[in-house]
Amino acid sequence: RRSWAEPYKIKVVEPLKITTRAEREQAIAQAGYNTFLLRSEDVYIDLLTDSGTSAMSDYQWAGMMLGDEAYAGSKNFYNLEASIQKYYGYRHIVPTHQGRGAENILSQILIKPGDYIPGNMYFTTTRLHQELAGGTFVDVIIDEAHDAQSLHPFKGNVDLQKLTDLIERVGAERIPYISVAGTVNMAGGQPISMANLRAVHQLAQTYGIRIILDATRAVENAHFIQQREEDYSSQAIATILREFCSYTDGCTMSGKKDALVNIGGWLALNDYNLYEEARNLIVIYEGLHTYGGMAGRDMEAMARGIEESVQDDHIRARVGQVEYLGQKLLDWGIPIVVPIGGHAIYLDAKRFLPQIPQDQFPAQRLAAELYLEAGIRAMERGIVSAGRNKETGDNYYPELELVRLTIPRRVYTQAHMDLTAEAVEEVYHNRDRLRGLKMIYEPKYLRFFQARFELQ
Ligand SMILES: CC1=C(O)/C(=C\N=C(/Cc2ccc(O)c(F)c2)C(=O)O)C(COP(=O)(O)O)=CN1
Repeated sequence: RRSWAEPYKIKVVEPLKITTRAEREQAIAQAGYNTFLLRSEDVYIDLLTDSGTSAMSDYQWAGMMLGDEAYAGSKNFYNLEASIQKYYGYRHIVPTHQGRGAENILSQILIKPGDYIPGNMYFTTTRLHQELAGGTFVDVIIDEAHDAQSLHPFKGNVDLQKLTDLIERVGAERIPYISVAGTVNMAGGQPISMANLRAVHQLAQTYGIRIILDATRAVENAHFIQQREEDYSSQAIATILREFCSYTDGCTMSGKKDALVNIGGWLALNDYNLYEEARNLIVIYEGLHTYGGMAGRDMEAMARGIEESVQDDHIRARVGQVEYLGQKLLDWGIPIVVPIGGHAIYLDAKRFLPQIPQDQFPAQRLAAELYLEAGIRAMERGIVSAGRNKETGDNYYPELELVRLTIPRRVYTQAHMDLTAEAVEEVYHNRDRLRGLKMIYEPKYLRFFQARFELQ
């Protein structure tokens, strides 16, 4: 059996600095044990996020030189609009600077105070924009998604009974849309199956309720449908993506992930009247409706990034690299979320550090330790990220207490993955001596971005 290698070669590199343990101890202390507050120059392998950190191709960089920086009617906008219509299938496109721009506009035009928004597990910024518009997010994901060790192949699936119960309880008129993510970030980059999304679509149609997709990693989701749903094993990724989106009425999109750009996003809507409302809010929050907070060059890079993202060999290499790292850790008995997700490996901090109670932030501590060990930056995805109940002010205590090792697209080599696995194994070998943290500064919103901690 012949080995398999990346479908690209490297033309430009950015030299990395190797730090000493002493330098890292000072850096993490100054960062309040929060990896978001580290300086990039003090990080060796940056696995904080795949958002905006992927490498662009020569085709995309060439597109940067074709930026039409006209204030209105930029040529690049029409190229971007055509690319989204072709590959995602939606009719009307509103450009935004990134995903949160789309979430802000969507929430304002669709949500009224007292509404309920059912979704397959929360996402931090998505839920906050729903709450700021007066809505309440209700988790309707299948139970298996909250179990790090469940091998369910589509943990992103919606539990149709939970969804029906909510609709019957509050009434369809209090549900402005069903918020479906594919893949599900907080569950471990887990996909929703085509069969389940089709069933959600049928259920929603009987009640006349819209579905809005979070399409941020929908190409990765299409890869899992191709690999795990037998009806799709011989279909191209681009074909699967089009069908997937066809079951929804619109989408929010962070182009900083699948679409291979450093900045960019959009809100897509099939309903013209909703599009008109969204287009009117863009001129308040994002700029004009033909640039949405992006330069012309950014829109061109994203139009070309979309085209590249749906190529079968690209997405197979991308997810293949994540699987390579995850399988190494599984072989060494390191507790991670299974099945291995599309964009990251999620360390199970509950099983990794059982001696640290959840309210002493085990995942936060583990992310800091991995940085101390090898200059590798990961992200806390546990109780700190879960935040507080907006009614009671109490902390949420999520089942999943995770550290996310997020793999940027086309950036790191297999050697970086090998070194990362060895560093995780070293931390695991010495895990018993680790103790908890206490939070000494807590921001009001999305606290995990800027909170500060110190050792217990
Ligand atoms: C599925 C989804 C996302 O993954 C997402 C962003 N993701 C980030 C950045 C980030 C966001 C929120 C955090 O709690 C976080 F710690 C990191 C990430 O690393 O995963 C957005 C929002 O898109 P924007 O980032 O373009 O505005 C919408 N939907």
